[in-house]
Amino acid sequence: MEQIPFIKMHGLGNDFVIVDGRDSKPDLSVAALQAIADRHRGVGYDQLIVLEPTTAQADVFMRIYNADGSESEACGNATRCVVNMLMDEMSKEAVVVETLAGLLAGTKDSSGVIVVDMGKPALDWQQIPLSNAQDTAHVDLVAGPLNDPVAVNMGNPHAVFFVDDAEQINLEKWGPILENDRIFPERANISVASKMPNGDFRLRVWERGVGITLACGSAACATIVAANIRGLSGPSARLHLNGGPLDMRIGESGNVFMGGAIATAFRGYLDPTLLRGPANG
Ligand SMILES: N[C@@H](CCC[C@H](N)C(=O)O)C(=O)O
Repeated sequence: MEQIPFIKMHGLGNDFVIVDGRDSKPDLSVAALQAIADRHRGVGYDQLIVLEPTTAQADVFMRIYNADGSESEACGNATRCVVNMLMDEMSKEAVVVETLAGLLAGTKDSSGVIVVDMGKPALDWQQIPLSNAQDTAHVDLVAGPLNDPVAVNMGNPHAVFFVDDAEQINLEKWGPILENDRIFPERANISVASKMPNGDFRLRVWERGVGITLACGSAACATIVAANIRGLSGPSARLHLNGGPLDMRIGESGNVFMGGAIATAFRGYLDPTLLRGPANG
């Protein structure tokens, strides 16, 4: 059976199994994706990334799968990991990654931090998408202590709830309910954010197709956009996720830039038995 090499990377603990499919695309069923995602019987990941050839003005196409086997259009932290990987591999100072959400450019700033341009947010209700016409700056949605979110599409759908204290929200309970609310026909990533006394934000995220993660880059992008819309922040802020800080900036063009730590954890081969799907017992 085929041996598929992978590299395990993470951005602030938001972790990725990255498979290089540029020469030969691996055939990964939903069952295989779920088996590899299993943190006890598989490798464990928030997203599995397949690098594929690109036909656009880019260096690579990045396909993104969530731990439940669903496909996503965008992943900010994985983009930073892939940018770093390809900058080393191609000896380039900047890399363009094509995703279902479009072309994303990344580079290293003067202090060595990988920064990616995550593009412009989409804010029309059809673009989120929502199931009916709504003001996306104040979505008519309530679940327990959470209400009145801002909906933002950063290539993928997000709802950001501003609360007094994000630590106090039972995200394990409300995250899956909101992710699957009928107002989100494609489900949504759910964030709770609170402004800190120094102007930074605390951000906790329930990721669509995954659950609570240590960090979510596109949610951080959605949050700076949402905070700016609500007048809670200027165009820049530091967001503190479970796994650490992300520095966010909305540029003059309206594009959202994100910088923060990434790391390579280990390399290995996918056990061929995982490719058959979840084991019994
Ligand atoms: N971890 C990611 C987001 C991954 C995709 C998300 N779960 C979705 O389904 O849209 C990030 O860093 O942006």
